[in-house]
Amino acid sequence: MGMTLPPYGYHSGAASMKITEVEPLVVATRSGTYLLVVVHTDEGLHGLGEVGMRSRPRAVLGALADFAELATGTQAHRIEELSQLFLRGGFFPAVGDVAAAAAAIDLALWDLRGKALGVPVHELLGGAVRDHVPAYVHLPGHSLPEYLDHAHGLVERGWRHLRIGLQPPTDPVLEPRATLRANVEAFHGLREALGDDVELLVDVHTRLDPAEATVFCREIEPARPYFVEDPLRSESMDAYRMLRARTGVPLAAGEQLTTAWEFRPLLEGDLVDHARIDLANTGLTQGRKIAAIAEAHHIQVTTHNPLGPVCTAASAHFNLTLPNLGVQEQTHPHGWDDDPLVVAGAIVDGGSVRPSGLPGFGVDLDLEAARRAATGELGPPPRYRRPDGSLTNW
Ligand SMILES: O=C(O)[C@@H](O)[C@H](O)[C@H](O)CO
Ligand SMILES: [Mg+2]
Repeated sequence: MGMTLPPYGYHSGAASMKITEVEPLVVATRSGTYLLVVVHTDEGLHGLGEVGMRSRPRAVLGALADFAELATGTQAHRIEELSQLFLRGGFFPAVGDVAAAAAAIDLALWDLRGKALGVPVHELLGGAVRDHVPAYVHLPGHSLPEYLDHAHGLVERGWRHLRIGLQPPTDPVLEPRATLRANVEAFHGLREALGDDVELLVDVHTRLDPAEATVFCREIEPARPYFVEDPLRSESMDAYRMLRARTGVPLAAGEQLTTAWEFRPLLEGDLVDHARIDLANTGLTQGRKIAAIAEAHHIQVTTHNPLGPVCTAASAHFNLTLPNLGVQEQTHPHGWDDDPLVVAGAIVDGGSVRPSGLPGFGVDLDLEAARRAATGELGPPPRYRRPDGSLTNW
């Protein structure tokens, strides 16, 4: 028809760019040790991803090597197709640690896509619906005085969402009655000391049995928790139906799940109020789908992120765009400003997180220094036992 298309500025190189290498990097930063993934391309651009499940690092590294074989030589922009290939290309479904390895590569591909096109990732997701992402911080410690030591300063600096973890007062022995009493008391103590202008959250960390979890939820309900996280183990999500019937506290779960198929019963059953999507376990391709199912159920997405600079930045982009955002977990209230390994990253400040404004996730590492700081080691998890010596959930 003789019509000339306007110059859209589409960088054709972005379409042909091929993946050349998937490099895992266990990096010790000032705030902790993280399992990162660098996806390299034939155009010299690299994308960054992160793995959230680190309990079995060698299983994850093995899965990364398997996926690297599938990814190497393919076009980096075919993100959806690669996601399908990773999760459904092996006959046996990819779940858990294996899916978390796929998630890290998926994140790196979104980062690469943004970098190749010169836009921040949230622009690829439909654009921001908010100016910044509200965040919660985790209070370290085991008792009310320790929590308050940290809480007052954080509230002064603008943090409005504070979380504690359910801790046994007799660490490493977890006696359920004593643990219940101490934590119910600490939760009420926090509410009394901090007043009604802050939101209080608690992570039970699957440490209780259903009957104990019920008592815990009912007894802290008058102190109006923002949510009670992981009150039950995740292997049988149906158990949440029972807990729901017995308590009115908002419930949160999902950090142990990876794909939309795993999240489906939790969301379709309206079993929680907050879906704890961890992008470093789901990837962004699955994460968006999970968030959309949650939206259809009026369930909020409260992203899990006790992780490093990559998951923090990825979460900030995702959360900027979600209509149904709760609040972003931000375990490190200072970000990585003072960390020489992190040359650019999300801005963490006074109860909120913002992406840096650079293309992709807007996060970058001094890769040479990160390789020199690579440890290959992730610390062992803490483990609790009941007084009779039997293992409890950590
Ligand atoms: O919600 C959280 O941040 C915690 O459940 C962590 O994922 C867990 O302690 C492993 O680091
Ligand atoms: Mg948790």
